[in-house]
Amino acid sequence: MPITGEYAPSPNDRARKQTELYESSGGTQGTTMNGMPVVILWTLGARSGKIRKTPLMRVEHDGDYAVVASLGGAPQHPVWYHNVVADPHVELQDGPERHDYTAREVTGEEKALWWKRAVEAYPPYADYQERTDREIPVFVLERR
Ligand SMILES: C[C@H](OP(=O)(O)OC[C@@H](O)[C@@H](O)[C@@H](O)Cn1c2nc(=O)[nH]c(=O)c-2cc2ccc(O)cc21)C(=O)N[C@@H](CCC(=O)N[C@@H](CCC(=O)O)C(=O)O)C(=O)O
Repeated sequence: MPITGEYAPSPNDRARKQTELYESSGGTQGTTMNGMPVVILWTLGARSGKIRKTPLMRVEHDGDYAVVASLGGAPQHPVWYHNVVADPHVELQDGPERHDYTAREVTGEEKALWWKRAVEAYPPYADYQERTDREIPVFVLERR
């Protein structure tokens, strides 16, 4: 069952513009950053209840995805992290395909496995983790 509600565009110009190009092109344009693939995560605003759309690096393995709340190694989590914690029902668009997922924050060995996959997909994640004492959270998204 897709997420419904009013879309609230990101105040971050780059993220908003990438999201809008991605969607308006049916997932054929705006699908990379620095040549590496990007997906669009839909979350429900924890306070507003509005639909928030966030471009993130694509981390995929056997049909499951992970999303990494890196925020470039900033000391605080990105706001979308709190939306997912509040409501793990998310949508993810990968190219032309968009599906519903349940997000689950991973820890321990499972996190180590997905972190390895994330860094393989987007090596700068390793630099971001070096840059902060905050443990960068990883959610695994399982198809609903
Ligand atoms: C700017 C802020 O965005 P954010 O949710 O903190 O997310 C920051 C970034 O993670 C986001 O811009 C990402 O798209 C940046 N980003 C990546 N960010 C990452 O963390 N990881 C990535 O892999 C990543 C890749 C990426 C690729 C391309 C690109 O263009 C951007 C990329 C934002 O949208 N703030 C809103 C509020 C958003 C919101 O969800 N509000 C909630 C309230 C939540 C609460 O307060 O509890 C609500 O609506 O209820 C505002 O200030 O009005």
